[in-house]
Amino acid sequence: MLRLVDINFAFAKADNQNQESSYNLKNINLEIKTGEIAAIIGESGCGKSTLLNLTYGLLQQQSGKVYCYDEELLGPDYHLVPGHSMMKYVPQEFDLMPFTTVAENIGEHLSIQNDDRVNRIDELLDTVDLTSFKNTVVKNLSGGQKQRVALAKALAQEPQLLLLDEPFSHIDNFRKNELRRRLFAYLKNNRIACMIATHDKNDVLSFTNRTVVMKDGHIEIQGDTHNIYNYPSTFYTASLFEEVNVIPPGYLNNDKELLVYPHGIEIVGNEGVKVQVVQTFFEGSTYLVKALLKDIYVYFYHDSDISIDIFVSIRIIKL
Ligand SMILES: Nc1ncnc2c1ncn2[C@@H]1O[C@H](COP(=O)(O)OP(=O)(O)OP(=O)(O)O)[C@@H](O)[C@H]1O
Repeated sequence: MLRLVDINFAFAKADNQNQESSYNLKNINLEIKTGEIAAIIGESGCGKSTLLNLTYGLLQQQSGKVYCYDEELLGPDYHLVPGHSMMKYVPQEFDLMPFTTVAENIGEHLSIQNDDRVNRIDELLDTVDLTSFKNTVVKNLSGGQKQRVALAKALAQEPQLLLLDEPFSHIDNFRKNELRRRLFAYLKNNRIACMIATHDKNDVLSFTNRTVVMKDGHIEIQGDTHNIYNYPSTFYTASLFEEVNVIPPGYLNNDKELLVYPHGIEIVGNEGVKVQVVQTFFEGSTYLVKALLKDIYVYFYHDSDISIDIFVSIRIIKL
């Protein structure tokens, strides 16, 4: 439904700077299919928000085109009011009416003739788990609650594509898991496509079909989320998901350099390679163990604590 073709974009620079070498978005080619949920991931400052802003029509690219169902979407240079009606955007700084209630904010764009107006507001309140705050004035809500109102308000406008920038950043872990299950189920049931910029690997792994990895303004790699996670092509990509070990050839009976997540290494009997435990970190259901392997540190999980300085044998079970 959405295609970005050969997009280059730079924020305005001083005249003596070479615009091309300092593009904030470089040669972006991206396609989102109807109902597809795509994660945009990458280190801070790599261009995720810029990409969402440009897609929504808030920034004008220097070259390249944006299409929605083969219709070219012209940028803000061509529109008095920026933005495109088929998309809704929930940016990091969300925009609400502070002196009206949660229900009024959500209902702002619903048609007055709509007989289902009340039911629709109730459904959206339930999706973002704010039913009990229906009549609360928005200025009296916490940051996380405001973020949920902003999500419901965007959904109320029935977009075909939802753009989300760190949508759960203000929401506590307790609420986050249930909220994202409800939100992504709502998007799936209503065939709403979504581009979500996030730093949270759980958003990416549990809910997206497609992952776009950005680095320094360009797309480093994109594809099926499971493939990107299971077979990361670079250290950079792997490290966006979790701690990653770079194992040089020969260190763990491997013939070439390998990228291995901590859960890809296990403690075995004497047939493994000996390492010395340096530190352990309690992570709830497991311990993350840091150990010295020759001249490098390796990280792996173990289900119980291990004393410092002890030698254990490890092997790679999974990349
Ligand atoms: N209005 C602006 N004017 C000039 N440069 C900007 C502007 N907004 C962002 N930038 C620069 O563009 C680059 C990309 O910023 P962007 O906000 O898109 O990164 P991001 O990947 O979303 O980061 P984060 O994960 O920290 O939110 C950064 O180098 C940033 O400093």
